[in-house]
Amino acid sequence: MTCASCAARIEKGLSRLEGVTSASVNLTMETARVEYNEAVIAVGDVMSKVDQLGFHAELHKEMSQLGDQRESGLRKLKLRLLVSALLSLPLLLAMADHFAFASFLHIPGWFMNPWLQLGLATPVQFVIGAPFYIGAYKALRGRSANMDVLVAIGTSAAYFYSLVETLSSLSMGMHSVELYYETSALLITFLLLGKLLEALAKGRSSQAISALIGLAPKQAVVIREGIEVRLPIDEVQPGDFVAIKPGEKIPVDGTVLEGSSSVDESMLTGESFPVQKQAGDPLIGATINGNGQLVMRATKVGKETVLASIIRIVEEAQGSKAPIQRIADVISGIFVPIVIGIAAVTFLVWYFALEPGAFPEALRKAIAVLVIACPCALGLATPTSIMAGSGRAAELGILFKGGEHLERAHLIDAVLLDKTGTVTEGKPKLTRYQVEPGFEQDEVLRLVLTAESSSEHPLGEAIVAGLREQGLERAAEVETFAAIPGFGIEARIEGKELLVGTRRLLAQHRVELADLSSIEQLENEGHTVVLAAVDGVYAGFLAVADRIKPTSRAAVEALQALGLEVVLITGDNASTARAIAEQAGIRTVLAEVLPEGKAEEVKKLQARGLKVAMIGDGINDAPALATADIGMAMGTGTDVAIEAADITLMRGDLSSIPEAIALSRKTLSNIKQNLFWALAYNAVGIPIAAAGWLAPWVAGAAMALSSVSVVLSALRLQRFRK
Ligand SMILES: Nc1ncnc2c1ncn2[C@@H]1O[C@H](COP(=O)(O)OP(=O)(O)OP(=O)(O)O)[C@@H](O)[C@H]1O
Ligand SMILES: [Cu+]
Ligand SMILES: [Mg+2]
Repeated sequence: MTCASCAARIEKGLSRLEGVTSASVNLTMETARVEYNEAVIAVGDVMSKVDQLGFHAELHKEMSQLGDQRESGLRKLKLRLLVSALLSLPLLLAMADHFAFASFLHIPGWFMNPWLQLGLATPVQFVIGAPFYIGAYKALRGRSANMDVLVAIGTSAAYFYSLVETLSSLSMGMHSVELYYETSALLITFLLLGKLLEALAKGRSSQAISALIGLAPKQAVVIREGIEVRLPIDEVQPGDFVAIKPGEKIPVDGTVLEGSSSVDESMLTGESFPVQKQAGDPLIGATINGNGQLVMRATKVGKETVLASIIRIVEEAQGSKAPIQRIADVISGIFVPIVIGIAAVTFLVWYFALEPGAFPEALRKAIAVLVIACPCALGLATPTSIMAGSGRAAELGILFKGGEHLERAHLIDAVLLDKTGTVTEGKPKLTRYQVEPGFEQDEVLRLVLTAESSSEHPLGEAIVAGLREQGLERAAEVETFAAIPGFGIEARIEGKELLVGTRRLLAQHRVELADLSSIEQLENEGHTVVLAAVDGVYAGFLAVADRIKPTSRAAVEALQALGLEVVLITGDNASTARAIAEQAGIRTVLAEVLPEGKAEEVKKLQARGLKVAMIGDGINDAPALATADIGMAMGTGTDVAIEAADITLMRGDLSSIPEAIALSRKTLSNIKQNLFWALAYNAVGIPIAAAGWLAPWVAGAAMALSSVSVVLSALRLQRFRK
């Protein structure tokens, strides 16, 4: 593919196939993504459609193989450029001889020999330039026109005109003919130079993904029957015990069994401080062990690992389209025919009106128009920015699932933050408990411990862990158990009816509450207090507290400085929520929101005309994440949340949110600048060329430079700083 119009043509052709639901072609990555119904159409049919359109498709390979392919492509391109330049140089010198300022060059007369010039120009035109003809032929056969068509028409016109002149020199004598071989040869040389520079720059834009691929560990030391064996990474199975020496790369995902160490996870999460790990903590493959020795149990290997899924997400994001690209697609789709029209008019006006009869002069001006008008920079503007922007984001631990989200994130007006695990650490601890007089303390606590053992809620887990530390054991049998999302739990144990949860839960069961002052006091300090009732009588409370993440406050302030409304949303009670909000610097609080209510709150804000970002980590956040204009999940959160979100924050804290938004703003303005300059360049270039102020080869060089400058401008995004 050479231009955006090639990509558009393939896309159109594929999406018209029966059984294909969507097709999207990426010019920069040279990939297509097709969704189709296997019952109706096979991959083979999709690929042969591509061939039929005049291109060629292969099934997507690993990115590392694509790298090799790119390398050999570059080598061929360099060779073509070199040969083309060597053959064109004498033609350039011959042309220079026409100019007085170059008279010091003393060009020998035989340079002017038409037959020599023909011999130099012909291989450039038809061997080096063959791909332009092939591309043009395929485009025309597919009933469309692209950059190749423009180049083929322009260079052929100059070449064949000169050829006719050369033949006429047989009868008219050598020095009476005027030749323009250098026009086509130099043009082709400059186009190749542009292509080479563009390819080099494009290679740099995929740097982020190659870096990620390069992280993949190759070997692991697996403990089999007590002996350590070094195995290739593919042979590690989930459940294997793996030994990790100090300074080594952690081979796969897993959990620490023995030992403790600090682990550098910066390559995946963007978090620069090493993370302390001990028994029970998760380890991510491809991160680097610090000074300690660790033994881990492998849980995920191969394509299941965090690294593999990051690579997949980044690849998809880089290959996906941003909605703004539609502008470029539409424009470049109609550009080529219009340009041919303008070139024809230029020729006619010069030939018949301005300089009647001066055929070669009119021809040159028309060729310059054809070349300068080529919309190739326009087609490159969006995809290269998206690639550079999402690649840079990945390095910062921000995974955008698609170019669309990268474009849209800057529109956000309001940010809804889930409390537990998002603003707070998500590691609640039991801080206090109190059992009413008249109840046997250990008896009540034992019942609570027993009931909460069946709960998966982090509060339940915190209560269980806290009470175990007090030396309590669970009772034998749980007769019935029910979790009531957003309220608490209900259980029958040893014939006793037990309720643990919010005030609302107890109120629903008409439990009368005693003095609440100490509870309110704790809530105002940010503790979550759950109440317990035994057989319908209030029996006491347990308080649990979770610290806010050290980075939360600064991140909230950064968001507010960006002009965003920050809202805390939680199922917890209002006093606790307000206390946490205050610690984090959040002014608006939505508390006691039932799990299914979070998505409702998102909709309410949207109804006010706000673009809402939801940030969460839990399963119960998933509907809200999906409803929000942008959903962001903590990389440390549940898979369900990550699945539902548009952006994953690998670092697991809020500081990535302002970065994501800032990066989105930067990327979008980068795209707009690129589109503007690409269009401005054509808009300015066409009249200059039509006026006859541009030699065709200068137009070619200018066009090549415009593509290169667009790519280089997109690469600026790689230097985005936090
Ligand atoms: N297993 C449980 N044991 C005791 N209380 C519970 C339990 N599950 C829920 N609750 C009560 O219900 C309330 C709401 O729970 P929910 O899961 O909706 O929100 P949350 O986890 O407190 O906060 P967030 O929405 O920020 O995650 C809790 O604050 C707690 O009082
Ligand atoms: Cu072009
Ligand atoms: Mg929760």
